[in-house]
Amino acid sequence: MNFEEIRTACCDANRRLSKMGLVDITFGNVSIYSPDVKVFAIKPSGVDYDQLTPESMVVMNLAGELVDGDHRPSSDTPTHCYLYNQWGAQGVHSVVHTHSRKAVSFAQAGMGVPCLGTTHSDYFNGSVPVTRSMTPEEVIGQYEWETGKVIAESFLEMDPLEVPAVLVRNHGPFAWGATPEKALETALALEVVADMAAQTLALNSIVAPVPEHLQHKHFFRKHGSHAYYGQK
Ligand SMILES: O=C(CO)[C@@H](O)[C@H](O)COP(=O)(O)O
Repeated sequence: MNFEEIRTACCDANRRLSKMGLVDITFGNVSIYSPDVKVFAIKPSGVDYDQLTPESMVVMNLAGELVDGDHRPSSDTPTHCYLYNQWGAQGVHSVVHTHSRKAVSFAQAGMGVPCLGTTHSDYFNGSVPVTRSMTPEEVIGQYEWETGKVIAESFLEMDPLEVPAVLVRNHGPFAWGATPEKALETALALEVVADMAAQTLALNSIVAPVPEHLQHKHFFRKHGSHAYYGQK
């Protein structure tokens, strides 16, 4: 994608994010990475969704430097940048960050979202993890860059293509995918299954997670082994 195409797609995705009911005020941002030119476009910081235009999107490189744009990039830009450096070559070409309320509630409670049913395993091959707490040095330092680091740490033993989302403790969810459409759908699915999990646990606080074999079978029946990122 050239700059105009990636800006237009990024503007459309951020507008869709708002229409999906996943954001309040400007608490959310979508970015799109173009591996052929190794840049990503991201929402400008603090700009209302209905004010967004393709020209207002900000284009950055993988070093986190401004390539093109007149606005200040989202404050979460270093986190998106870190994830593209880590997983861009694996097919993660769009990242969505929100403060969607049920997912944030789990992040604030220091809990991952457990897999309690097949709606969850349709999107996530296992529970959605919550990151560790960040140290004072990490928070005071390059907080958003360090946020990317703690996210990546949560996936050292787990395939980010099979669980395409995370809860940053005390902050909120990040979701990702091969396309902005997939990343947006996953961000919505996370909020839905977080809501279901919260209500399930309120009904039965000792409910057991879905048996591993059923969970994996259900995920791969729907997605196959990483076909997920190639499918429309
Ligand atoms: O959590 C935060 C700020 O604490 C961010 O996620 C904001 O909610 C979105 O910031 P911008 O994208 O408007 O810079």
